[in-house]
Amino acid sequence: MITCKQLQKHYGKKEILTDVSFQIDEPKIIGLIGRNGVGKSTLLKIIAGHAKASKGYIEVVGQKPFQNLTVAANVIFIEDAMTFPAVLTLKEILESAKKFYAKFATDLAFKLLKFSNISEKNYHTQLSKGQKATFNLIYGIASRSAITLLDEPMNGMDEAIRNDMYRVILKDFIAYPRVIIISSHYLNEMEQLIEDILLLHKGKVALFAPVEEVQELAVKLVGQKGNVEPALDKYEVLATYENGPIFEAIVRKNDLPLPENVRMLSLSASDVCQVLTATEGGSIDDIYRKSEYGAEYL
Ligand SMILES: Nc1ncnc2c1ncn2[C@@H]1O[C@H](COP(=O)(O)OP(=O)(O)OP(=O)(O)O)[C@@H](O)[C@H]1O
Repeated sequence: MITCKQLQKHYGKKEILTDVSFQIDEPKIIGLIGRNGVGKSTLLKIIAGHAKASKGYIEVVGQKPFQNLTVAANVIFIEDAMTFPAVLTLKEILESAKKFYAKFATDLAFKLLKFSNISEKNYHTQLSKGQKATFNLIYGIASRSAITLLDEPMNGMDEAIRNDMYRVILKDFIAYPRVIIISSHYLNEMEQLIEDILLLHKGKVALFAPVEEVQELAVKLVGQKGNVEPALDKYEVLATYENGPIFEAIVRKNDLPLPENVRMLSLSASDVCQVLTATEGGSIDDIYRKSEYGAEYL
């Protein structure tokens, strides 16, 4: 359904995606994760055919996606900047959606809109940020497109509606399996929803694996500095933190016996992704440790 091989994208001299390769060939919900500015939206736009890759190979539903009609008929791309004709009410937008998306679930869309307390008499431009995001997501899910790309769909929604919308995505996916890629900074909230994590880092795919595998990649060792530090040469250390006498190290998991007086804590997939994509300058702790303010904060 989607194949990318050594995909590259640059804007002028600025290289964004340098070597992106992955393949998706069965229906699943995938979380597209990565730090701000890493190129998540750019990648989604290329898959949707809205932007052209600079180099490399990409195939979506068997076609090169850029401005391709077959791809357009099979893919929906939901983003903040999405617009609808200003003269149409939400009711009219939903009633006309079947013209563009043959499988559009119009009844379901009206029910979800009502449930979300958004009047169908509104115009899209009149909606608040969270209402706009909710409407766009309802539209995207109701389209039942074979490939549904959701770019930070929960931005602006309050926690309650986010939880409802995660359920909508899951229930609709179970009833109508398709490829759903969700870019998001709320990985903690999505861990129950998504099957795989596609982690972008420094222009490449750092990881493409099931959530459970990502969770298992690293652990946190906690204890007195004198107990934890000597044990670290047996591990690949990903990050360390010091809070007074307590020393914490995030390390790649291995099967060696746990050092004495050191506790091992499991991590969420979100923690693992954060540490794998940490900036080279170290952690915030390092800034305070090294700066003139260090003494006050240690
Ligand atoms: N049309 C454009 N022209 C020039 N640079 C662009 C353009 N679109 C995006 N960029 C740059 O490409 C980089 C990746 O942007 P993109 O929006 O894809 O990142 P992202 O991972 O979705 O970020 P975020 O998580 O902050 O939304 C950024 O540095 C951005 O400034």
